[in-house]
Amino acid sequence: MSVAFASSSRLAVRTVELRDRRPLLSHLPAAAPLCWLRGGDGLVAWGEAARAELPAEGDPRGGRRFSEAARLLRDLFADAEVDDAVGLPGTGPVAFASFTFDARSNGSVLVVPSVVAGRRDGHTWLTTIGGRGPGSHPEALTAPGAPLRPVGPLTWGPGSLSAEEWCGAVGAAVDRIRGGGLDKAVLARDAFADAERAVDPRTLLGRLAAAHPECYTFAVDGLVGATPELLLRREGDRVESLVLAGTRRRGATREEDAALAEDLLASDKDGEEHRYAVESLRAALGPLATEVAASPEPELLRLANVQHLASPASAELRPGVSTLDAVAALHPTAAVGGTPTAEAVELIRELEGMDRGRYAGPVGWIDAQGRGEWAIALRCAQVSGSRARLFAGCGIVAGSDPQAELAEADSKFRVMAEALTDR
Ligand SMILES: C=C(O[C@@H]1C=C(C(=O)O)C=C[C@H]1O)C(=O)O
Repeated sequence: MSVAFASSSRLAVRTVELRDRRPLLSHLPAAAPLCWLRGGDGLVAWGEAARAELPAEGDPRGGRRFSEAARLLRDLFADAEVDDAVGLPGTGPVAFASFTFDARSNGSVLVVPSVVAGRRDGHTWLTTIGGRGPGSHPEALTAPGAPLRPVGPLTWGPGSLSAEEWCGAVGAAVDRIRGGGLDKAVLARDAFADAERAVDPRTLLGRLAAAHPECYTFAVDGLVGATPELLLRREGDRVESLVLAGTRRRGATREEDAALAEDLLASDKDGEEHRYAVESLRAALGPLATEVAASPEPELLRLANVQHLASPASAELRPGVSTLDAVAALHPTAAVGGTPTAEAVELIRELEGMDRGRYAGPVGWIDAQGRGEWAIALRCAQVSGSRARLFAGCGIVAGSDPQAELAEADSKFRVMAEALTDR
């Protein structure tokens, strides 16, 4: 694989502090927005100073798409002329990327935007990234964006597998697990929504950020979502992660909600599913880090539509380990692949009946110091023109029941289904 940026001229990068207090999303233009937001902080960006598409890999275990991305960015950022008056994570040059779940899929993409607006700890900034000479300027930010468009009426269509076929796939996975071939596999399904005209991704981003402030609301190259699952946050050599696995829906009343939470915390099946995910994180980060710390028992994470078992983890990376090396080592975690990884990925290819694309792959941003945030692209949809393809998956273990997994997938679909619905 040999890939290059579509534009490889030397970058001139300038970051200035802004007094602007408007929500970051209000700056975004409608065309190809890039976004990473949590609770009002984060980055929104647009334009393309450089772009690379990383093709499918021959080796099913994969990893080259991450190392190629790291190489491209190292070269581009090393050569950039940077004037950064702010000096926070995410200032100076940054790239957004979204990688496919499966190494064998095409579509991994790396974008260095031409304008970035960011906010963190009460500081707001604007970065322009471009060739030398006059070009993009802070004025870019003050230009009024086109008004948000509602989505309009939707027609829902079936996914690659019908509900019945998908339940059959879950049953087949359970049989395979009981037969001893593997411990856990995550099976996903898709669904299609067609609007009458092109969907405005900013409309979805605004609704997602408002409804899910504790999640990472993201958009990269048409993949739009709000994911709770932090794969890796890096500052200096310290990395943090949040392992999620084990799910119940939210209850309609306080009592029902508490009963569902109690059931989740007491469930052997969910505890097992969760343990595999924590173990996969430890095993992946172990060789790259001096110490990996994870909470001994999972906590309860309550989101708008679902509640999860959650384990925060942290580690100190060894010298010389790049952020994308760590992302590559972690992906796919048992929360989206399974245990053991290779057998689970093989079973997913065999049973799921679709290409996941960038769903369940790493999505995030990185700056020139290697600081950045990467999440697993869940609770998301691939938006192209007037069509949205939604994804949702569930961890399958020996004790899984297909109907219960179908209901769980439905509650995960709801995040994007609600974002697509005008009220
Ligand atoms: C696969 C998804 O979610 C993952 C699977 C979970 C589970 O099986 O309990 C929980 C959180 C995520 O790690 C998804 O949202 O599509």
